[in-house]
This record gives sequence, structure tokens and C-alpha cells, in this order.
Amino acid sequence: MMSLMKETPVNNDFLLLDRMSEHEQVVFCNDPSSGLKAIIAIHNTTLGPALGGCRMQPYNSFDEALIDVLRLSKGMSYKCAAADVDFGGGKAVIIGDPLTDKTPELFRSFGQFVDSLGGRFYTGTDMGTDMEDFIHAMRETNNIVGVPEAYGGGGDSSVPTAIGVLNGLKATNKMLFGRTQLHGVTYAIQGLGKVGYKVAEGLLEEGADLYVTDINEDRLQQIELRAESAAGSVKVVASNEIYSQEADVFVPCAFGGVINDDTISQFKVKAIAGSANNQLLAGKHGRVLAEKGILYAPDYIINSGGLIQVADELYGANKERVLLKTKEIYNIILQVYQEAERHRITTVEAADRICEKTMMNRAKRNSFYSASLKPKWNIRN
Ligand SMILES: NC(=O)C1=CN([C@@H]2O[C@H](COP(=O)(O)OP(=O)(O)OC[C@H]3O[C@@H](n4cnc5c(N)ncnc54)[C@H](O)[C@@H]3O)[C@@H](O)[C@H]2O)C=CC1
Ligand SMILES: O=C(O)CCC(=O)C(=O)O
Repeated sequence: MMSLMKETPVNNDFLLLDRMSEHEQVVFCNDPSSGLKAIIAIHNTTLGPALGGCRMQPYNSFDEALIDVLRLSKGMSYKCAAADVDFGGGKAVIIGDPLTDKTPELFRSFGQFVDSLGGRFYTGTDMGTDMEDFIHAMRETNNIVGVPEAYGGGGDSSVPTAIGVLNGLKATNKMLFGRTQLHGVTYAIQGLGKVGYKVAEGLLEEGADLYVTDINEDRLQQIELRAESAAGSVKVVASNEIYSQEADVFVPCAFGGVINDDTISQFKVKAIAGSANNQLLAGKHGRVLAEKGILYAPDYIINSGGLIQVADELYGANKERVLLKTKEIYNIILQVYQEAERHRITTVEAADRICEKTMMNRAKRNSFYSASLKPKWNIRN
């Protein structure tokens, strides 16, 4: 299997098709009546049916949306392998503004397209979408996860995602300072959305000092208010100043591509560990970070708490089980750091190796015919 962050120049349609050739299936969804324009990408189903959230964003171009969904779905294949769940990599993007373009019809239409894949793809929330959106989608398909408990789901998947990030931060502190405690370390958090806000709250409760930024003023006011009754402190900084803060750890919880030539030249941190998917703009940036002595927690491992919960939902949601598995992120991140150190490779290379081995072993193991009529993981069909 190829490296996760392969750099592919995208400047004409044929190169784009080359890039798509790593994927099993890419579906373009167009429904003029609801206004839905979406892309579903299934990267790899070696481990099981594809599973991954649905992002809604006002992409500037079709190519931008396609590149995003291709990268995100590939990341999910690795995330599923790292989290040891029997699902493969997939993701969806809806092209539109989450603040103005959401309607029940749009999400019902999206649900119909998901259903048309016949169980090859399960989806739920991601950046720009909320659990409530998928209540509409699940009227059209059984293949929706991350819905409220009242609808038979496991609830808000950003809760375990945030718990996973906090555990990844503990592992990072262990590696950097030889201690797991979250206090006594300063963090620069980018994005106070569903995940970032909960991470910030968790850190504040532990007494940590934070620099935070978001483009949403309400979220900033909320966290400032929250800090008043917590042991830690908050300092709000402008969006473009978050990269150059004198913090110990940068915690990206907004968008992808945030680790690039421009930001790396500004970083003063010792480590980067946050929830955003596809943090490295290109594969080379993992090495550039390592050369600069910045420890990097591979995104698809530290942010796998949400995946663990939505995968668990398909076995019948159990919070205790989800919490146990999510806390394992501490050990997996530490293992990646240690293997990278031992083999003198980057943490991205160490993580990719572990996941590719899992996928290859599974591909070999499942080569015989089984007469089982119903897959064990599918309680809804
Ligand atoms: N929700 C989940 O369980 C999971 C989320 N992730 C990833 O974590 C990241 C955050 O996800 P969510 O919290 O669910 O999304 P969200 O949409 O709830 O939050 C994103 C936040 O980032 C802010 N933001 C956008 N542009 C910004 C900028 N230029 N500067 C500062 N802040 C900015 C937004 O205002 C918003 O508050 C995404 O990359 C997502 O793919 C990964 C795994 C699971
Ligand atoms: O968190 C979710 O709702 C699903 C998993 C996912 O899409 C992700 O981890 O990026």
C-alpha cells in the first residue's frame, strides 16, 4: 500500500483520475430539486464496509471538494486500521455553506444517495454538519451513524474524539517532559468547534494555560466565560497569530493542510497534536517537522475517538466500551513516538507502517469463503 500523504500534483483532469485510481469508488451526487451537490469517496474496504463522516463546506471549486474527499477517505482507511475496527475508509463532502444552505430535503437527498450504495458506506457528522442533520438523512437509509441517543445512536461523536485528543496530549507530554499531566504545559488551540471546544474545556479543567482562536466570536466568548470558573487560563489571539504563539503544543482542531511551509516557519512549539483531519499539506511536511524537532501526533490516530464510537454504534452503542477503546489512543500514540525514535523515521512513517501491516494481514486472512449471511457488525439491516 502506498504512503498516506503521497504528493500528487493536480493540474489537469488526467492527473486527477490518476489520484482517484487509489480509490475503489467515487460517487458524484447531484439533485437539482434539493440543491444537493455532494461527492462520496470509498477508498478501501479490505477491513470492512467504508465508514467516515460527511463534511459540509463552501468549497471554492469542484477540484477542491474532490481533493478533500479523496484525501479524507484515504485517511479513514488508515484510521480504521489504527483503531482496530472492522471498517474501511470512506468519506463524503457536501458542497455548500453550513450556515445558510442546510435544509431537511438536502439531507434526505444525501441519505438516498448513501442508501444507493447498498451498505458499502456508512456516514455521520464531520466539520460543518451536526447530528440533527442526519436525523433527516436516516429517514432514507439505515447507513447513518453518530445520531442522537434518542434515535438509537451513540450520540455526539465529538465527545470521544475530544477524549482521544486529551489522551494523545498526555502521551505527547510523556514523550516531551516524561510526565502525563496536562497542566504546566501551554497549548495553542485552533478552532473551538465541536471537538476543539471540548478539548479546551478538558485542558482548562486540568489547570492548563491556553491560547485560542476561532473565526466564530460566540465560541471565543463562551470559552472565556468557561475559563472564569476553571483552574486554567485562556488568551484569545487572532486567527493568523495562532501559529507563532510561545506555546508548548499546537492543537489544530479546525481544518486540514494547516501544517505547511508557511506555518512551519512560524511554529515555536515542541509538538503538534490535535483533531483536524489531514493536517499535513503534503507528505514532505512530516519530515520537515521532524527536522525542526517538532514532535507530531499523526492526525488519524489522535482523532480516532469519533470513529471508535460510530463503529461501536453498529454493534449496539456501549459508552463504557467506547471509553476503554478511546483511552487506548494514549498507548497507540506513545507506541508510534517510540517506534519513530527507534527506527529513526518520522512519526507519520511509523504510523503508516503499523496500519499498512494491519491491512495487509487482514487481506491475507480473509481470502477464504464464508457462508455467513449477515455480517456481525450490521445490526440495522
Ligand atoms: N467531529 C468529530 O468527531 C471529528 C472531527 N475531526 C476533525 O476535527 C476538525 C474539527 O471538527 P469539528 O469540531 O467537528 O468541526 P466544527 O465545524 O464543529 O468546528 C470547526 C471550528 O473551526 C473554526 N474555524 C474555521 N476556520 C477557522 C480559522 N481560519 N481559524 C480558526 N478557527 C476556524 C470554526 O468556526 C469552528 O468553530 C475537522 O478537521 C474534522 O474533520 C476528526 C475526527 C472526528
Ligand atoms: O467522527 C465521526 O463522526 C466519524 C468518523 C470520521 O469521519 C472521522 O474520524 O473523521
